[in-house]
Amino acid sequence: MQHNDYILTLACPDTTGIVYHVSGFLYERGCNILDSAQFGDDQTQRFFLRMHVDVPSHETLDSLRNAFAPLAARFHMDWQWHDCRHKPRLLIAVSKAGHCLNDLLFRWKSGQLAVEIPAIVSNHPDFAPLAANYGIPFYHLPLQADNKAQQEQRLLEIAAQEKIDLVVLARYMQILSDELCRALAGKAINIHHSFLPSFKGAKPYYQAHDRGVKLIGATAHYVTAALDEGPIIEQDVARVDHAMDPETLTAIGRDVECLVLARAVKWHCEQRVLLNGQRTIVFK
Ligand SMILES: Nc1nc2c(c(=O)[nH]1)N[C@@H](CN(C=O)c1ccc(C(=O)N[C@@H](CCC(=O)O)C(=O)O)cc1)CN2
Repeated sequence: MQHNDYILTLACPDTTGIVYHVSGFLYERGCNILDSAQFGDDQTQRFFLRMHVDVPSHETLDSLRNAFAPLAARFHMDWQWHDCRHKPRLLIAVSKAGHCLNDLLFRWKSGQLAVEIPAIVSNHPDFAPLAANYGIPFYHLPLQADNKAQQEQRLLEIAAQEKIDLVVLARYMQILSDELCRALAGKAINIHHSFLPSFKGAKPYYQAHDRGVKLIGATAHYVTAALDEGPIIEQDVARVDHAMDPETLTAIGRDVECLVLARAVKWHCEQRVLLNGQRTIVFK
């Protein structure tokens, strides 16, 4: 019998029998659990589960959802079934620093990132040639003093027309409005070029240099209206020293930013990241 891969993710008040009943549901439908990870949060008394499941090919996303809904309601679950044949569709936004964009495009083109990238947007024209090299439509959406709402509306129109699943702010140096953040809630990841919560804002490497830190880093987080405050998905660091000027810190930081953003985007697209209030659970 033919099978297809799906990912089930869920969160619910913690109690006994959740895994027993979910596994029973899968067994009754001829499904096989390929991988499973779970976490119970003592503080919030919430339970989190991710299952990679082999499902008979006569099942569809709708049939699984319709069948699972009664069990989910019984346990008050927030839940999602994801068809692994669907490649998440990314819109990448960039400003003047292109290292994270370039890194994601190479990982996509070389098959390391199982996604589609139907659009790149920027408030500057700089990376139109790079987008053209990869055959990806590039949208130059310049920002003036009085057009932020229209510019953001155009970004949302592109996201809707391209059926975007995830917006990646790959060093996009404009603060998104509350409205745009609400429209993209849980569907926008930003790479911040510091080890948050240190050095929020636009120039963290200069802040780090002034402070004389010995470690710098990068943080990938979901975008919220509160600048650089969103739930953190991934972080990493690099050692620096007294002899390094801000430009050297910036250069060392670029590599850390690329790695941290690529990991966060990959884990999000593999349904490995679950929100737990202002924090995340990452089933690696
Ligand atoms: N609502 C949010 N928007 C954005 C976030 C976020 O967390 N919430 N992250 C930023 C990225 N970022 C740091 O990672 C950042 C970007 C821009 C600025 C900033 O002060 N920008 C100035 C303009 C700077 C310029 O034009 O170069 C501004 O917008 O007035 C700080 C931090 C992406 N957006």
